[in-house]
Amino acid sequence: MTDINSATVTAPARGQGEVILDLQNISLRFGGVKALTDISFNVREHEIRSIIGPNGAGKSSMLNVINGVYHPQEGRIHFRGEERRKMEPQVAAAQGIARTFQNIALFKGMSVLDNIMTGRNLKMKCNLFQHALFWGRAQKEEIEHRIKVEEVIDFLEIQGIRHTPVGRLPYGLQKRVELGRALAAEPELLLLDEPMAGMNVEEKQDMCRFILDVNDQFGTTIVLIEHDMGVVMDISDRVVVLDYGRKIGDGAPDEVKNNPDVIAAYLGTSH
Ligand SMILES: Nc1ncnc2c1ncn2[C@@H]1O[C@H](COP(=O)(O)OP(=O)(O)OP(=O)(O)O)[C@@H](O)[C@H]1O
Repeated sequence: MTDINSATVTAPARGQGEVILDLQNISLRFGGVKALTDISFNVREHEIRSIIGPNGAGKSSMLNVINGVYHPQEGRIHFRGEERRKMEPQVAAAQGIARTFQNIALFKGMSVLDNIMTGRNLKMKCNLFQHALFWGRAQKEEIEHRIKVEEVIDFLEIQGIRHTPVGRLPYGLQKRVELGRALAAEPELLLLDEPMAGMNVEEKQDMCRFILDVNDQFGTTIVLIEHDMGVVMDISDRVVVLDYGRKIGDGAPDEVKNNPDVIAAYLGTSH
C-alpha cells in the first residue's frame, strides 16, 4: 500500500498487473494429513484473488504458507520475482505481506487506536533504548506513526471509537479494526482470512466497500478467503478453488461458477 494519505495511486488495471506471487506445486502435510497437494496458482499485482472451497479444503493453510507460518514440504514460492526460502512470518511482514485472521486476533483490553498502532511495529526504527537516549528523535517518529494510524482510522470511518477498548465493540467493528491494523503496516499484499464471517448484511456491505477501496485507492493486492459466494463472485478478479487440499478450479468468477468439479464439490457439502 502506498501513502494512505495520497489520493488514488497509479496501479496497473485490475487483472492486468504482473505476477507478484507465484506458487508452484505446493504440498503441505501434517503427519499423515495432506492439507495441500501439488497446488499451483499465481497472484497478479493489484488484483483481488479469492481462495474458496468447502471446510477443511486447505484455504487457511494456503494463507499460512504465503505468509510464512507454514513451510510446505514441496513446491516453490516466488514473491516479486525472488524465490523464497523458508521464511518466518515477521520476514514476510517486513516484505510487505500483512494478514487478518479467521478468529479475530486483537488485544481486547487495548483501545482501537493502540491496536492499530501495533500494525506499525515493524516500521518503528527507535527501540526502547533509543527512546531513552534520543527522546526528540523517538518523539518525532512516534508522531509520524500516530499520523498514519489516524489516517487509517479516518479511512475506515472509526473515528468515534478510537479510544474504546476493542473487547467492547460489536463483532463487525472488531473485524474492521483488525483490517485497520493490517493496513497500518502499509502492505503490498494483504491476506484476508474470512473478513466477513459472522457479519450481518449491512456489516458485510461495509467490509466489501472497504476492501474494494483499499484495492482501488492504494493499489493493494488482496488475497481473500471467503465463504459468502455472492461476495466472492462480486468482488474477485480471479478465484482459485480448493477441495480436499487439491486445486479443482481457477479462473474468472464466471468460469469458476460453471466449472462442473466446483459445482460437484459444493453440492456435496453443506455450503
Ligand atoms: N496445524 C495443523 N495441524 C494439523 N492439521 C492441520 C493443521 N492446520 C490445518 N490442518 C488440517 O489441514 C486440513 C486443511 O485445513 P485448513 O484449516 O487449511 O482448511 P480450510 O479450508 O481453511 O477450512 P475452514 O473453511 O474450515 O476454515 C484440515 O484437514 C485440517 O485439519
